[in-house]
Amino acid sequence: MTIPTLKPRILIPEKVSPDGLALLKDRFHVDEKKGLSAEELKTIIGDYEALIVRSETKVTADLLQAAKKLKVVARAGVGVDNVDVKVATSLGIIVVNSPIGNINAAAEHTVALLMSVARNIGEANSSIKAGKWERSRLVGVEAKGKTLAIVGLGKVGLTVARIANGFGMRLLAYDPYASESLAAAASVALLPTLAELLQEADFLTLHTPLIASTKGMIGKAELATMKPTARILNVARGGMIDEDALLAALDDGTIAGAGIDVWTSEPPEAESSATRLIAHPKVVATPHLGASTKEAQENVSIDVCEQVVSILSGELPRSAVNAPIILPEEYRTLQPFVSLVEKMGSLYTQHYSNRVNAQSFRTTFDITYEGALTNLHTTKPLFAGLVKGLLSPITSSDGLNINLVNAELVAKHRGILINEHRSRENVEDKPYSSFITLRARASRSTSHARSDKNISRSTSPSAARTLLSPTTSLTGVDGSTPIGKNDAEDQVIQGFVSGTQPFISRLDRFKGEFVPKGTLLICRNFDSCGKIGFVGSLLGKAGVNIKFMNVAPLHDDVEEAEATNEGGNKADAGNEALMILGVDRPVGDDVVQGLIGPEGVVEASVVTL
Ligand SMILES: NC(=O)C1=CN([C@@H]2O[C@H](COP(=O)(O)OP(=O)(O)OC[C@H]3O[C@@H](n4cnc5c(N)ncnc54)[C@H](O)[C@@H]3O)[C@@H](O)[C@H]2O)C=CC1
Ligand SMILES: O=C(O)C(=O)COP(=O)(O)O
Repeated sequence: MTIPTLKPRILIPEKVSPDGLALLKDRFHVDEKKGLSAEELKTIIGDYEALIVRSETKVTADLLQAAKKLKVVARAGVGVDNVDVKVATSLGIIVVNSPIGNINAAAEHTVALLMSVARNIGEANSSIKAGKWERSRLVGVEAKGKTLAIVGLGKVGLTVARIANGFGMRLLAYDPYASESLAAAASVALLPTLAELLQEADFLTLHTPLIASTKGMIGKAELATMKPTARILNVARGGMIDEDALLAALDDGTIAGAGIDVWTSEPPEAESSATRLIAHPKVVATPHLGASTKEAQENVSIDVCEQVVSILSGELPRSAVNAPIILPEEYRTLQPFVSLVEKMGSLYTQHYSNRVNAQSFRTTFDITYEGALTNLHTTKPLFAGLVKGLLSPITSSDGLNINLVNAELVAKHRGILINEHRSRENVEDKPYSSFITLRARASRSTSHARSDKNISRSTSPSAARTLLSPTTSLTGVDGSTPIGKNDAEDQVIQGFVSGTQPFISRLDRFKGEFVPKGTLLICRNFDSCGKIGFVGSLLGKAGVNIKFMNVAPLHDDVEEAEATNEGGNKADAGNEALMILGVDRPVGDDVVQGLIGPEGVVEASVVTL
């Protein structure tokens, strides 16, 4: 009997170089299973945390939805057109690739095809092997002095350009997003339109990804504008050239030749235009070999396996296709704050919805980072932590995996609006370097225009993640929207980190200082004798032990605001306090209900953080 492994499992359904796999085998259970059908793959994918593929495996929405534990799809290569990145993103699955490892291989293969097509190497090879000696039929052309027209001047395109420059070719390119200076440094002239490029080409080479704008970009109409002596190369993706149209152009003699590595369907379907192209005497064909060198395969394998190790160890990968780029040092600094905002979000949802007479879950939040946090390059991990915290108490445990990859999308789908603010007000008068304030707005205008003293304008560089997208916002000196008559309705949670320990420093209108951990009973009560004893004895009767207790009086800002409010009833408000009790087990609804009453507390909630 085999003993089941508890190590995370990695599935590799294609040939991936062993150099990278060696990095995985000690820590993970690695299954190399080649030749699986789509159905077989779908049946087993639920067991795996990571999937490593090349271009053959179709990572479809259907497969991803069946992959209950999958954290990462690693593409050992560049093109991710075989991966449904959109669905992976919505499921919180990170997609990584190896953007550099096989560039040189692809470029050299392009040049190999260029020379083969120029000198009829394919035909000559078949001819001589067939015992023929056909020198005059197989006269070629030289690359030197010819125009190489490059569509897509990215990594492969530029590498091809640099090699072709050594051949003495004239270099032109069409790429609306290319860098002028990089092009100039590689002696490439950028043309404004594809049409102009096509007319100039002696050799046309494609190096774009397969996306909507490049699918079928070279069809009958485009081929008709090219020189009849032109030759076409495709080491990018099948589907960018219309195979029927190319076949017809070669047959009609309106195009002189082609070197093709990639096909609309791989392997090409029998009796298709692709198979006719492969058999065509003017075509040099290869079976998607652009990246197939020993060196490239080592590179991409090590690159993606290292990233799989990072992701399965809870760290960020270096080349995520669908995750924001965050510097590792920054991520380490942010980690305790991510934990803090996650706790704040979870506390928010549980506290405000668990209370008797709870108001409905509010969906417009202001989160303000201040002090040292204002210097961050990104607040995306904090945003993701907040969304996760807000939703995890109301999402089933096997439900949505909310992380950096999908937090914005999830928030959008749930209709949650989060305005992020950075308050430049310094916190020197406070004992901690960075506060975070979460404020759920009572329904009122989103404009905070007012003329209170102590108001400063905060920078809101990441406000784009809100659907309201304010460019600036007004904040109080503590980084929160200032408290006033209408704001008494806002629900506020504030916290800070000391060392690596998150603390909550304000909840509702009360200032306290407690560690957001374990099960907490939160009671609002009139600050009079006997309340603590009453709560303690009721909990004791229910067999609940109190591990710690914190009494939180009214927050200074609230006292001040309520004192200055016309008609504010300071006597009532000032008389209230919050009691936070750390307890050793969940407290039942009946016990909570029993706490509420004239002898007991005004309001109570139980949260587990
Ligand atoms: N045959 C093989 O084995 C290999 C194929 N490839 C393929 O080569 C292609 C290029 O790879 P890289 O150079 O690494 O990508 P890249 O992302 O560095 O470059 C792509 C370039 O295409 C440009 N582009 C995008 N849309 C365009 C449009 N509509 N018109 C003109 N230019 C457009 C972009 O601005 C970019 O400069 C990819 O499709 C990749 O999958 C890459 C490696 C091996
Ligand atoms: O990296 C790419 O985009 C490639 O096309 C290479 O594909 P492969 O890994 O050889 O199946």
